[in-house]
Amino acid sequence: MSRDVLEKYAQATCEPQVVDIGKKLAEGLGSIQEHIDSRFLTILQEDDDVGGLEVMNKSGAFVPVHPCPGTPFVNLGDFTQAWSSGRLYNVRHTVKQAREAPPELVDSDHPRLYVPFVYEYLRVKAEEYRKLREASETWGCFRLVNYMIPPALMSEMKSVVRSLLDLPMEIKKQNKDGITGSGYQAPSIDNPIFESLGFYDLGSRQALDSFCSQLNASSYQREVIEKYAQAVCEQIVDMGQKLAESLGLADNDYLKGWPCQFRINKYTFTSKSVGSTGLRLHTDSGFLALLQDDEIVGGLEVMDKSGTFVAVDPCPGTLLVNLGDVAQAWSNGRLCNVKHRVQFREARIRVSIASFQRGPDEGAVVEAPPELVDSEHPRLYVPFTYEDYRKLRFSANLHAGEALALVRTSP
Ligand SMILES: O=C(O)CCC(=O)C(=O)O
Ligand SMILES: [Fe+2]
Repeated sequence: MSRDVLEKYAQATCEPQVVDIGKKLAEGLGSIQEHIDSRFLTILQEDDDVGGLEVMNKSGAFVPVHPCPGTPFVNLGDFTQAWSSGRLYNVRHTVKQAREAPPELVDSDHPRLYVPFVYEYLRVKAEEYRKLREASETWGCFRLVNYMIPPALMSEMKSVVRSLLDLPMEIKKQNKDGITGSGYQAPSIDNPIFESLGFYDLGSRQALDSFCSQLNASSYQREVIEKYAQAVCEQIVDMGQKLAESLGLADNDYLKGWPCQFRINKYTFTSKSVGSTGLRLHTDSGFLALLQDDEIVGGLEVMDKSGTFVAVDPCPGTLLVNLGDVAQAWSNGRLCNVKHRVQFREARIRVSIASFQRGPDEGAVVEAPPELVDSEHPRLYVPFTYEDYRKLRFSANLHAGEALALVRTSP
């Protein structure tokens, strides 16, 4: 309908727009202020469930427009009023947060019919985004308390991982992987208490099968690893969408399909090594890492912006998210990478499970989306492929985020 009218009379173009009130609140914009659209007309497909739209009638009172699924809503704007020489009328409207019915309207004959779910929903969502943004800008890491991986699966996976890391050395050595830094890393002269197993990529059925076969995993172990891999991949996609939304990106498919590397770490802390470093200070090179740390043995430390180390103590039932170098470059410097290390605190074995979302695959570049670049936020990093960046970090021996300076745009 809009196209017909526009083509016939106004020869104008359409400008589709999606308004996410939750996001607007997260950006501190509150509800949508009263206004009249400046354009010819707006066709609005309202939220099917969440109301809030109100239009002003001629006597100046706002009247709610309740959701009515399957019926687009048309608002006429300033242009229409001018073009029709005042015959058609522009409508003042607003989007308000739904509120509870005032107490005067609730009594025994008229019990409360609706709970203020809209307001609560928006408030919770806005608060979630605000916290996410604050943590990712200030620390580059945060703990997830509500997530998609069932607690029972997390503990089953921890036991499976412990038994794989306890396998005889000859079997662990069979874990070979195509990419550098993956596959079995045996204890070395430099770091005799650290070893890890792993593979790339976590979302590939074939890669998972070959990891399990290399380690002679039982069918039970295989099943647990498969379920865990699937849940982690879903969680990572969800996390990426939330991070993108917290940055105000309406199209949050940017990070979809970025593959994950999987690694399980074992630190055999002894009384002699207490106080020394188990995993050197580094940033993760990719976008983010989802870490199931040891529920009992601490040691992980993150560095704050002043250069002070802060211990990240175990917090069973939560997952840790660490943002890496790719997150910093992709977000044009809005998200920050976190420097971290593992220190020996006590003579015990520490086991962690890390899933690293790297960057785009197959030669695609890491590049800030256009929405994050403007005259106040000029592009900070030249586009690069994840693989080139990883090699650069390695060849320059820069492991704690310093290599980002080598991909900065010139001032
Ligand atoms: O073991 C941990 O808690 C941290 C592991 C880590 O930072 C890594 O593997 O990159
Ligand atoms: Fe790390």
